[in-house]
Amino acid sequence: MATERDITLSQADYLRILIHGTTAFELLRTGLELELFERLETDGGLDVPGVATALGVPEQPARVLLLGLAGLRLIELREGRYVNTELVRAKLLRAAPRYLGALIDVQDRVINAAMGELSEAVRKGTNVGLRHIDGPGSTLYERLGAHPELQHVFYANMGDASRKSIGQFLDAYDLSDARRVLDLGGGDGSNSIALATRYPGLEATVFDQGSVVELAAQRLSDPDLRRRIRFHAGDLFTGELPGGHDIILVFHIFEIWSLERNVELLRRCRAALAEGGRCLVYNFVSDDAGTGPLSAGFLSAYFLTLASGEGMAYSAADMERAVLAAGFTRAERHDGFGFSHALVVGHR
Ligand SMILES: C[S@@+](CC[C@H](N)C(=O)[O-])C[C@H]1O[C@@H](n2cnc3c(N)ncnc32)[C@H](O)[C@@H]1O
Repeated sequence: MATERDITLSQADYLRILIHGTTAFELLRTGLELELFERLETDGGLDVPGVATALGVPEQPARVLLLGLAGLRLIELREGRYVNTELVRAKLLRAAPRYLGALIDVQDRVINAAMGELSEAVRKGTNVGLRHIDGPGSTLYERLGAHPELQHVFYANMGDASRKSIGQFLDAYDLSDARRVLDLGGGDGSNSIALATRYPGLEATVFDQGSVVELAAQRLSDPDLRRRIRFHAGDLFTGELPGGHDIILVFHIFEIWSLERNVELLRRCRAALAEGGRCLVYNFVSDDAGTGPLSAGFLSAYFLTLASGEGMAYSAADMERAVLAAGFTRAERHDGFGFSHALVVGHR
């Protein structure tokens, strides 16, 4: 059902946004890069000459930019001055509660060039888009190790998404009896930090590639968290998974790999857990029918074309089947999360 916050488009305009998607994205990104939205907010709205002066650009291109952004319904004209819409105030101002700058940055700097290779990736069934980022390895994660600046851009967005998803996880799933958590492919440590902060008795080990655990370790300044969060550099498939943990987190990892490789990884998790241990698989999902949501469709194309060439946003039903195929005695499915997430818990 449409709400006041929904934007209604004609089919023709919907198609225009699809076809001119690159232009739409660049209008938005340019608005951010030139700090147009920030200036409109602090100045309480501006006319064309005012925007040109504030941004230090000629009047004609300022007019072009304003026209494009108004067409996209990001700004609107009120009493002769352009002002931000509610959508911009909620998501595109730096001080906004859910500022999307990190997502727009990673799309721009890491993802978009590679996505031009989607058709070839579909034909070949592999991540041909990775040729846009040079370096060793066959996944984006390995290649980013050779590009510290891009790696930083990637984890700024990943951490942002994970801080949102871990919040709703902690509200829904009780881990008060957990003692030692292994955070597989733990990235910048956002999930372990949130868990250790919520549960003062909990210890966590962030397991990831060497360059990533270094980055994660640098984020820890609190002495108590530094004592309770450890780091382990290793490979998910060839390295030994450290034992002695009662919980293993597989957070935003299942999307990366084929279902076969996921079963292999989950078998390794099962072997590393003691009797009674739990493996928590939590990530972006598609619906069981394979019809959406939109975010799952976009993410899946990214995993195919760039990230790994073999994963996608699977359904929660796929996750359940993989957990059981890996030998866990019971798979407990939790739906109803926001942000297109689901959780499947494998009980050892
Ligand atoms: C999508 S990120 C998820 C990060 C974190 N779990 C989160 O939810 O924010 C995937 C992580 O898996 C790590 N990774 C990918 N392949 C790996 C491998 N073969 N061995 C170790 N870590 C790997 C990457 O370095 C990256 O940090």
